[in-house]
Amino acid sequence: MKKYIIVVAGGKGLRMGGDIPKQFIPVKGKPVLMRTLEAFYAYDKCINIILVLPVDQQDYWKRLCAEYGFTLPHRIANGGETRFHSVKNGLALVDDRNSVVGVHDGVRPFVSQEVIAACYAAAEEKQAVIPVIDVVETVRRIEADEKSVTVPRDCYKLVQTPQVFTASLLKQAYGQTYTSAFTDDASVVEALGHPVFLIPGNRENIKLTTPFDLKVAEVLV
Ligand SMILES: Nc1ccn([C@@H]2O[C@H](COP(=O)(O)OP(=O)(O)OP(=O)(O)O)[C@@H](O)[C@H]2O)c(=O)n1
Ligand SMILES: C[C@](O)(CO)[C@H](O)COP(=O)(O)O
Repeated sequence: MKKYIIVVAGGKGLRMGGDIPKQFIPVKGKPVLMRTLEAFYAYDKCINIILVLPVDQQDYWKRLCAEYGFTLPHRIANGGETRFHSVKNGLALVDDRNSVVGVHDGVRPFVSQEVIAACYAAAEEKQAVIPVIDVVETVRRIEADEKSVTVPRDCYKLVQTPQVFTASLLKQAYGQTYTSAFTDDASVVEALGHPVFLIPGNRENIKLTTPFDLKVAEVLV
């Protein structure tokens, strides 16, 4: 089976703020996005890497690659209005015949080799696979009138990427009309009525979302 990974880095990074888009920020001297692409290349040197970037950041990325001597093969697609639209643009470069395709946040550089391998292996049988981790704190639901209530944490999981699917299924799912409930790829596939299979993720696989996460990143490298 042919393997693809769509690495989405088409967002605005509003919660991170700062002058440099978060995917280009160096962590221990190397831009986040290069670390992320390297993780997938280390898993499989034949994987087809599709990087989704805003149009106005693509020249900057190419200059950065030259500066760092970064030569991992990849194709570039244009970022979209939302993550959904960015993934859809990346999917346009995927040949869905006998293929599996993963979607991974460009700002999750610490995904483990074991998790990548497990997601791709399971996708061939299950068709739709996502990594999740346990909730390690008590969870409360906010209710009306300033009330709140503890809920059973075992009923919840935190969702990571890569989310891996047979390419034909993911393309069919992304043919649907966008709704704001589509916060990840699993939610898009489930809207077709297709079940999603959960496997254990790795706790280091954080999404670099706020400046605090960058501090954590520096110790995770
Ligand atoms: N239009 C968008 C929005 C998000 N993403 C990507 O989806 C991933 C997860 O999104 P998030 O961390 O929420 O990134 P942003 O949307 O950029 O962050 P924010 O909501 O703080 O602006 C990121 O790698 C981001 O670049 C994307 O490719 N295209
Ligand atoms: C796809 C995702 O990483 C799963 O946890 C996450 O939903 C993306 O972040 P956002 O804040 O929903 O854009």
